[in-house]
Amino acid sequence: MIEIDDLTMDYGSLRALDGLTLNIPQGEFFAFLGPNGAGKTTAIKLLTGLMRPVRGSVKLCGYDVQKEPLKAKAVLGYVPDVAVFYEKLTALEFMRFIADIFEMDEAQAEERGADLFKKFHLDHYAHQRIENLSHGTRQRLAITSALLHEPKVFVIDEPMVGLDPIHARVVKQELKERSRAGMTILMSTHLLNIAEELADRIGILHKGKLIALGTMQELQSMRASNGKRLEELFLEMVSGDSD
Ligand SMILES: Nc1ncnc2c1ncn2[C@@H]1O[C@H](COP(=O)(O)OP(=O)(O)OP(=O)(O)O)[C@@H](O)[C@H]1O
Repeated sequence: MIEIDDLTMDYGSLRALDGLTLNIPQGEFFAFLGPNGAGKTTAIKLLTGLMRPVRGSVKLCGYDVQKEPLKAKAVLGYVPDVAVFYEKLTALEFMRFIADIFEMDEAQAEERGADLFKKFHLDHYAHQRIENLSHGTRQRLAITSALLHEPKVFVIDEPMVGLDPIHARVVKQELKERSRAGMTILMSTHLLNIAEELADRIGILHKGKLIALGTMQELQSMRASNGKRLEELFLEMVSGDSD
């Protein structure tokens, strides 16, 4: 469902992503785990077609994001780390705008939108301008608007940022359910516990390289080349001791 081949990105002389190759099958909940600056957002921007790699390719449901961008984007739901809205629109107007972009049937869009607003506790904010919404409410609106067209592939950058525990649970439950129903999910997180709780498989990114890949159980039992357990190594990376 997500096929990433030799994906590489440079910012000037910095190699931010180095030869990432990865296949994420349909219905898998996959997490990129890595400390700040590891290359997670760079990988996500490349695989959603927002940036062009210096090398490599990405296919979503068989569509190359560079060669067939419209087809690839039609199957994709994407929630960036900082969502961008038309601030003067109300939450409901924004949902209708998204439905138009995806050329959705109006009645179906209204029905799905109403269902999502209920699930994500957004009813109360439907007629409020987005510029007046709190960070957590905006994050929930970003997620609902990305789910509206029922994408086959869902990519979300740091999903829990800004959410209180109640809404974090709502988001986790919804994503888990959709993944079980066949949606392929790729999320990025720097939080080990979020990856552990949600992901079927985890890829650890460090300094632009995929240094480990497997289920949480597999990662915990693996040892890095220096003999350290990966969990221990990851915690060191996050605390900045790994250089
Ligand atoms: N537009 C840019 N120009 C130059 N360097 C960049 C740019 N975007 C990211 N970088 C650098 O590329 C590297 C990878 O950044 P990236 O944002 O992909 O990491 P990340 O894993 O998402 O980090 P975080 O958890 O902090 O969001 C970092 O060293 C970052 O400083």
